[in-house]
Amino acid sequence: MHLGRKTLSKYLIENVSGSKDGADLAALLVDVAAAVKAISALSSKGALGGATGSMDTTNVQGETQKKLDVLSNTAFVNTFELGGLVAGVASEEMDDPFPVRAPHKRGPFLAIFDPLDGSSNIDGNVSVGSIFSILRAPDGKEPEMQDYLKPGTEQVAAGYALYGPATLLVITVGKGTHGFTLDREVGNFILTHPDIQIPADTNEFAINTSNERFWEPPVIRYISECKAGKTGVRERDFNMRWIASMVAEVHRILIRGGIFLYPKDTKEPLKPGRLRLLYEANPMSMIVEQAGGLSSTGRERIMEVVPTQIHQRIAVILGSSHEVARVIQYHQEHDEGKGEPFSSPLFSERGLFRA
Ligand SMILES: O=P(O)(O)OC[C@H]1O[C@](O)(COP(=O)(O)O)[C@@H](O)[C@@H]1O
Ligand SMILES: [Mg+2]
Ligand SMILES: [Mg+2]
Repeated sequence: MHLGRKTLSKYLIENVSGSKDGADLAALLVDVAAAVKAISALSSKGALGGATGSMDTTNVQGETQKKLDVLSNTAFVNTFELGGLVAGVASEEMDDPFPVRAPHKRGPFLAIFDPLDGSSNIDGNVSVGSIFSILRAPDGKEPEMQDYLKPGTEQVAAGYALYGPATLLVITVGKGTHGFTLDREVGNFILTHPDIQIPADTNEFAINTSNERFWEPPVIRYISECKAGKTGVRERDFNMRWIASMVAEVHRILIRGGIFLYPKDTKEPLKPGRLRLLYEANPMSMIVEQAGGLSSTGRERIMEVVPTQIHQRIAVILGSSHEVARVIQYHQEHDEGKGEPFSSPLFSERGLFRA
């Protein structure tokens, strides 16, 4: 063990515990870390832990639940119930929020979380994560639905855990974004990535291009320009990544820059995007903005969107500020009828269907 390393607890004592409800918030983040350690231990055992594979159940969004989705959800709920620091919880894996009645008092916060993100990757032994958002609970009464439906600007803390080759916990309490690595033998989270800054420029984009035919013109324009590389208006080559675990995607962007897009599409017209506002988009937006990046739907800042439903979906474009700003500009130009007209290769001069 290296003495002098800054643990999560020390960081929280120095940076959180002095503010309003700060000691409670610090204790709650220690509870989050405890749940993360439990999920990390479980997921790292793989098939030996009996936690791989699917359940017979679906969640409220119609997705088949993985065993680890359910076990991770239980780890968070049990930890929050025992800790007594939250008055209620909401999760991707639970139809509705429910109040937490601690034995002695009602906690001052609400916790909203995606217990296991990227769970389609578990059986392939690819990185997965957990995402959490902390709001203030209403004073002196049991929380109601409207207490959870707050814009991201009201989050008092947010973060994610990444279960990769190493387990990391990345948090923000509104004072920058900081990353802690789990020292497995000792059981402590150690500050290894203080004050993360996302580079403003990048040559790397992340998007699921199998959805290309469902995208809006501004996104088609942006991605086609990236793909054109040196031969197009960008005059430089881009690289692409897609892990299908938002946590792993965002973490890579925090470390070396990049832009992540899960934009609005017409694949399922009733769903304005794939990702969920309250427990994926909002906490990741706070993390990214606190690290100097931008996070937008393309038309508005995600953290200013007022939620109407607990499992609401939203378009997400986040990461390196210059690239996100460019995509926002393309949306503006398109909406004002000024965008570059997109021409499909199928209909171009030498295309298959030339008029
Ligand atoms: O298969 P797709 O559409 O590329 O989906 C990938 C996206 O879905 C998600 O896995 C959704 O998360 P869950 O596993 O929590 O449902 C994101 O992490 C990721 O960005
Ligand atoms: Mg998710
Ligand atoms: Mg999930």
